[in-house]
Amino acid sequence: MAVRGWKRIVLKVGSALIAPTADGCSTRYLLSIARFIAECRAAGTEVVLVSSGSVAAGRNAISYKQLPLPINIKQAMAAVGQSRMMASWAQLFDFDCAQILLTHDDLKDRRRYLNIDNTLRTLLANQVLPIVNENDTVATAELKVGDNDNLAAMVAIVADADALLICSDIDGLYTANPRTVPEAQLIPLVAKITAEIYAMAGGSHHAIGTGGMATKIQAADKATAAGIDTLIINGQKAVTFDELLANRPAGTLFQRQQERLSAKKHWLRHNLKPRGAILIDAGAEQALQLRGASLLPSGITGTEGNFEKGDAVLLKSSTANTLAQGISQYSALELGKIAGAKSQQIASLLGYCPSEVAVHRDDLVLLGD
Ligand SMILES: Nc1ncnc2c1ncn2[C@@H]1O[C@H](COP(=O)(O)OP(=O)(O)O)[C@@H](O)[C@H]1O
Ligand SMILES: N[C@@H](CCC(=O)OP(=O)(O)O)C(=O)O
Repeated sequence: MAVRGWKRIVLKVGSALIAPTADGCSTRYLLSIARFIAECRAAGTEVVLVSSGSVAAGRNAISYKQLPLPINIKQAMAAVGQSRMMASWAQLFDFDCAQILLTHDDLKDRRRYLNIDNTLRTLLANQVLPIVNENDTVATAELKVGDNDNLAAMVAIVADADALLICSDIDGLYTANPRTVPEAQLIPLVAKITAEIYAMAGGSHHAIGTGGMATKIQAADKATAAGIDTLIINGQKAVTFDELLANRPAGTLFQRQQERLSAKKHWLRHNLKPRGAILIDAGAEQALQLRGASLLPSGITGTEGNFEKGDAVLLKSSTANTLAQGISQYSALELGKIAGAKSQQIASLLGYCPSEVAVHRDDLVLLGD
């Protein structure tokens, strides 16, 4: 049985856990996190790991001691530390890990967004653990998401996760920063993120960490609005993971604001402007409506408009009824070449095959829904 009924989670691990002394990696806190990841996977819960720590892990290789670190120094440290951080994780698992480095632009650009989505799906289907970080060595300030809390929330939305777990070095959200306000109280449940909640957040006390509580609340805000429960938990304590596995409360839970599926359907239906249409035959119409299937090239009879890969399109029946709206894996030009063909023929017809389906069922909403 999946852990807490979660089919897929995104687990974010902060620098303080990877490199507690901000001076190279340590597995001190990673062991219990790795065990939790392995137990989730064994129980049927897919995991995407968002791991910070490249700057802190590579810090001792670059001789620069002043703080704050300038961006070029951080980039050099990250270049050293990223592979150290990956190696730290990989040694703890007996399954494969995959490195995914993203910038803000990758998540904004519709084609790259689709590629990230497809790659995650393929890795998870092959039991590989995706380990995501910001591509610090190439991202300038303007290109950055800036912190891995917000990055993890965006990844949770792309990956269609049921929950976002943010592991830090503190038990959860307190009424104020407990390092400066000793009487601050832990808040176990946040039903709605208000200005009052934001006002509780203070900064980080680490030399290398980014954002403190403020970015974690922003991340929870993004994820819960998309229907994803968000937890801030203490990744330094093994007991946190025992509680999670035993279905007991841990840390601070930020409750999702709506059902995740309806959030995605709402986004597909209302936030995307269709740039064209794909015309489908009666067999494909049935497969979509009765089996919730993806649209294959074999069911396509034609296209309307000049859309690109990653654009929103309408799916129309042979009688010109609009049945659905979704995101196309191919441009109108490409679909013209593979319409009516079997998925196995895509590579020979186009010379490449980024996807066996034209519109994936996860990226599709029936207009009758
Ligand atoms: N209201 C608050 N509740 C809990 N922690 C807070 C709060 N305000 C500020 N903090 C600080 O945020 C820190 C966690 O953020 P950060 O150092 O960025 O960690 P990470 O590397 O895990 O992202 C805590 O250790 C604490 O010092
Ligand atoms: N991408 C950076 C981490 C940025 C970040 O948000 O750090 P943290 O606040 O420790 O999660 C790195 O790998 O060093």
